[in-house]
Amino acid sequence: MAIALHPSTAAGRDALAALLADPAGAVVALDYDGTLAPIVADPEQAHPAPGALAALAALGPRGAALAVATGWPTASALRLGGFAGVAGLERLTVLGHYGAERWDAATGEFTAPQVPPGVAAVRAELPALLAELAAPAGVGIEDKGRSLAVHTRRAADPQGALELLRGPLGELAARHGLSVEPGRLVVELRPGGADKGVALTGFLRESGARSVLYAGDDLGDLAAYAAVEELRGEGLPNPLVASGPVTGEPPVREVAERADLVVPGPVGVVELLNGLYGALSAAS
Ligand SMILES: O=P(O)(O)OC[C@H]1O[C@H](O[C@H]2O[C@H](CO)[C@@H](O)[C@H](O)[C@H]2O)[C@H](O)[C@@H](O)[C@@H]1O
Repeated sequence: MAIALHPSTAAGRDALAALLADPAGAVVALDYDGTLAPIVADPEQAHPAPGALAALAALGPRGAALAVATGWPTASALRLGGFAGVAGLERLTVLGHYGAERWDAATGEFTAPQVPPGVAAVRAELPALLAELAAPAGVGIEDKGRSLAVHTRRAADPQGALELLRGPLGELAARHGLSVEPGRLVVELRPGGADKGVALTGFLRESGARSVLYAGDDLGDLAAYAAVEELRGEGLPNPLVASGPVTGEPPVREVAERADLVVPGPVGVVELLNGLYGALSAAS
């Protein structure tokens, strides 16, 4: 068994063994940025790590249903990830916009709720607010359609810029009935109500999952962690994987501490997926 397949917790080891013993009932669910795709300065260049798509596609025919749970709009995740039409990904579901949106490869069906008016109001006010705050050069707005994200990764002092903007962005979101989604050098103002945990739980129940492996790297993944931890209490085995940062940033402590297995970034995730494939192939 590959090194990547050794959870550090007893619960994680048991859960992984249960998953490998029953691949037809397994779900492999992954975050996108920082997990399937390396963190890069330009979000538009966030493509899957080398081998990631092939590793995921190899698991499909082994029985596992697959899900990508991401903060990206579903259309962006499909474009950047290249998931559509890939052999082996016929049972992939993308839970986009933190689960507010959904796309199923099996049917091509896409669902998304209406965008609340607060998003347009934030879109209109955000540039003036950043100007008023003298947001440093490099701070950028990502318009995600049903949310607005403010990125600081390309500022000279990314963390300092984040601290400067966090409070006022929170106030702007609150004024227009939106929630704040913190992330890796990003603050996102988005409609509340959806999170990766709610979306994943619905997907798991509906697909009759008997185990789930979830891998994530950021605060937005904690809802998914919490959801699968709760399902663990109901008897659904689920090894939790943290994709540790390889960009020099500190790890997101809550994610790393709650994981059964920490792997070194997307490259480690690819190794993990290949390890799963190897173990499932050996067992069949
Ligand atoms: O839920 P995820 O799949 O992890 O997506 C969350 C957000 O990720 C993106 O931002 C992050 O990745 C960028 C590209 O590597 C990076 O430049 C940025 O600093 C990170 O915060 C994305 O831009 C957001 O829309 C996603 O919601």
